[in-house]
Amino acid sequence: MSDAKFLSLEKLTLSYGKNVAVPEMDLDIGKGELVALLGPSGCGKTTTMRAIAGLLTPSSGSIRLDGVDITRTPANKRPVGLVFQSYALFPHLNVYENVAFGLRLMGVKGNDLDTRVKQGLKTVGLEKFTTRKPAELSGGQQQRVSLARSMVMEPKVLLLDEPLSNLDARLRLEMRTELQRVQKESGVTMIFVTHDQVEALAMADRIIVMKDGLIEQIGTPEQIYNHPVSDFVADFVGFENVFALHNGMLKTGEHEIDLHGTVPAHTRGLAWRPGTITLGSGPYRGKVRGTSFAGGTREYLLDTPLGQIKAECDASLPVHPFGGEVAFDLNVKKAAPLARFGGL
Ligand SMILES: Nc1ncnc2c1ncn2[C@@H]1O[C@H](COP(=O)(O)OP(=O)(O)OP(=O)(O)O)[C@@H](O)[C@H]1O
Repeated sequence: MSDAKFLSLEKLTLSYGKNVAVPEMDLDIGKGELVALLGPSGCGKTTTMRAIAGLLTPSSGSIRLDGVDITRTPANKRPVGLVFQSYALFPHLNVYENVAFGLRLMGVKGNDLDTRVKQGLKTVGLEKFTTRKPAELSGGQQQRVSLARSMVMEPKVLLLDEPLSNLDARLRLEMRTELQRVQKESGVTMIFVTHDQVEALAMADRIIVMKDGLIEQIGTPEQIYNHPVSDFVADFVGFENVFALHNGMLKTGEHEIDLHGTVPAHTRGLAWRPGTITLGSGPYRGKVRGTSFAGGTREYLLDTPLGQIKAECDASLPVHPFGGEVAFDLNVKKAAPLARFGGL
């Protein structure tokens, strides 16, 4: 077993009755990686996590962890931790007892128990809160208790289901950094589920983008952000202007225009972020149908022969007035070439 295949899913098929939610998934996760499972609602993220945790029996395929086949190992015998979205803390137990709970079940006691619980609480920065009940903690602190409770069990893999979704915006930012710190310091392999691309890009070493039960793309945040392989991923990571390319024509629905410039062979589509569209010069014409000031930049919505286009330029540049015509360019060199489009 190499470290790159620390957790390995092979041809894993996951079904609910006759409905296949995840068909034949192949996936390798390295030791010590922080991985995000990213995708829209219903794409199979939770189903995949449940299978790794042992809460769902695969219809076929296998799961190996640290060289051991755990496909049929019961959930409570797997060295896999699970942190729920809802934290699932015991309300009547204080912080210390919540963290000690699983260890006590395993028969850990005395000094050993005390040392491990205190170490767990220290890891998440909650040493001073041992006697508080969950209701006396903020959402972020409850999340930390939940994390400590899983970490003290020393799992080989820790799964986190939408770990930040119940937190307000400020706490979410704080917990992003905190989760990363705990993961890097402990070296525990972690997989977290999210439908928030910003969260995945900010935290993960590697992102797995899922769509309809299939892996659409795997890559580092930089690869996913800069080099999406398909229109689906490009849309998901905020390209906003995503067009099919067919016989040298850019297309959206009924609309099409000539593309100026050459693209790599087998390009099925092109995607531009709003900031990479040139406004004020270029071979194309559009009509300004919306403009909004966004601090350092100004955003434009244009009606064009290619449908609606979103552009963004420096706010210090002269404003293109609402209703007026404006020239624009779609610079091929600034576009992301898409190898797949519309599922093809
Ligand atoms: N208990 C179930 N019984 C039947 N079908 C289910 C069940 N749970 C999930 N599904 C179906 O399996 C597919 C994948 O669902 P899953 O919950 O894994 O998606 P998800 O990506 O985690 O979505 P979300 O972000 O909304 O949690 C969906 O089509 C869903 O309807």
